[in-house]
Amino acid sequence: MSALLKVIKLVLIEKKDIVIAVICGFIAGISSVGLFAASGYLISKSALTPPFYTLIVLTSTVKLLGLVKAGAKYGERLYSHRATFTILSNLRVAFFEKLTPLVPNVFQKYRSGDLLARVVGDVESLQNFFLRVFYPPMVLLLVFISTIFFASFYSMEIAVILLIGFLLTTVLIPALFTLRQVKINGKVRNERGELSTYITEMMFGFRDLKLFQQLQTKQNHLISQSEAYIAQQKAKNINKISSQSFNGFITFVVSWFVLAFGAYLVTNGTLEGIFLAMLVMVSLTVFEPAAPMAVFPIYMQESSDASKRLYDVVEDPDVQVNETKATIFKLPDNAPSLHFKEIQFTHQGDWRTTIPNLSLTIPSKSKVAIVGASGSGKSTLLQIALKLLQVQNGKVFWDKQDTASIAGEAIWEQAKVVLQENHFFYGTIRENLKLAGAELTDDQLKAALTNVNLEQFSLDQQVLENGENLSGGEKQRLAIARAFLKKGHLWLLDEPTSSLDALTEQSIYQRLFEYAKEDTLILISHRLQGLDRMDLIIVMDQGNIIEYGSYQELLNKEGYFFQMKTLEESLL
Ligand SMILES: Nc1ncnc2c1ncn2[C@@H]1O[C@H](COP(=O)(O)OP(=O)(O)OP(=O)(O)O)[C@@H](O)[C@H]1O
Repeated sequence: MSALLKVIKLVLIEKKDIVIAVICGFIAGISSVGLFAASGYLISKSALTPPFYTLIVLTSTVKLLGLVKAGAKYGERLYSHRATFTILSNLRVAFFEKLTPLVPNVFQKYRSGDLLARVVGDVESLQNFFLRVFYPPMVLLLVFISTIFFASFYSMEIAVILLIGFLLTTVLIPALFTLRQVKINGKVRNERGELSTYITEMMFGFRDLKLFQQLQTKQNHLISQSEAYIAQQKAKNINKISSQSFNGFITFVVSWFVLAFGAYLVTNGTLEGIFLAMLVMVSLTVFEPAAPMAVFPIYMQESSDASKRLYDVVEDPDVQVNETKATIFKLPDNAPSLHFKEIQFTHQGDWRTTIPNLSLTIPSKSKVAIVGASGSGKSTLLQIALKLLQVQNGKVFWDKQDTASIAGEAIWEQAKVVLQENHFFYGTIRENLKLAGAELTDDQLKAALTNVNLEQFSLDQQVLENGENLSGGEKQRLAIARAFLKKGHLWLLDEPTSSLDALTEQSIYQRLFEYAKEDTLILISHRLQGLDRMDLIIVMDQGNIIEYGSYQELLNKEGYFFQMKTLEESLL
């Protein structure tokens, strides 16, 4: 419920449209009741051959009320739908703003398909919250109170029948059907989440599934998952329609009661006969806005569950980033020094400590290589430097500033990063390179392509989703080109050339080191060839620094690095 309160807070931002929608809804509802009341009265009156002007006044009133009803209904629809779309977009933005700081933690607990189902499906289902839960009861209550008040002038008994009908159709029947719906709703949401998760996983792993000939099995599972979802949706809709139909039936019964009881009151002289048709017509129309109330609790439950699912993710304690409030939003435009002071880090949900206790200083403008066995924590260290991961203990300093007080954006602005996996978007080479800066000119982009031996690429060349039409080496070179173009003076390179041949690798490194002469550079590398140009080499094992020094110092030491180097040479 508390999650729904947060949604209500967001809904209330659109106060103006809400108030106009409620007022228009009330005018439409009450003019509809008035229209039918006047027609009922007109029918009875004309049977008594009244003066001509009475008929003229009555028919004009009926026409006028018809016009008012149509106009007000239009206004209600316009403002309520406008408010709904704005509310939905506010919701999406608010959810995204809360979700983005939780990356990458959130991906360690929630699968992307599930998150997609929440962002799309759950936010979408909240459109019913405003349209069917929030404002219709206000309109209904206003119309009913006014109508019952009006009816009580003619007959208290008929006013009581209308009140009973109101309670039956807005409280009792919806409550009965909701009990069934609660069970179905939970299942629909779960099936939708499962289906969406399954589809995304299949999309990502399509090629591997095909190669391992598991596509058919997965497809069969997907179809049965989809059928389960459809079956739950069907059950949900049948329950909804049954509830609405039953509610409609009850409103009809109430009108019969009004007619029968009204006739009895006329025969015993308590009610003037001329008002009977009017009251029956009133009873037929006043329940019109009550019909949607049959599904009110269903949508209420759905909205409450959807908001809970949304806030469950963004408020999940397991994915929270315990960040101290940043006070620095801009870093000086120079090559920084980095200092890791007794840092400790464990990946979420991992039983092993990734980095038990590490201290390291990387001086400004130095060129540092990190080497070591696979899984020794090299990439983790890089992500900590980028503030993509938060250390559990210890501190990281950017020059003399504790990175805890530096905003992530300020660090990313200064960093030229090439990770092991780099993402490429559907579009052109130009668009993908311009990720490094929207202001970059074609000449600058072409120069960057030349720097990575990709001068044959045209800037207009199409890049498919995930860079599907690029080779592994081309992707790496494009990523390096992006780093060349990016502003900043800290290079963080995580095996940037692992897919390149030795010749291309050396020529790119040559240009890169020339270009980065005045910058700080950290390079993670499995290949040891060419590391003699580095100022410092760090050797890591199981999250610890086991050796460090210059290339020559490490070779002279004849330790771990020396063994790695000897092994590499024997394989060449
Ligand atoms: N997202 C994650 N969740 C849990 N554990 C992780 C995660 N990412 C990495 N690890 C674990 O942390 C340890 C260090 O991983 P890391 O990627 O930093 O190693 P690495 O030295 O860069 O390896 P490689 O040379 O293979 O890239 C590994 O044991 C790995 O299994």
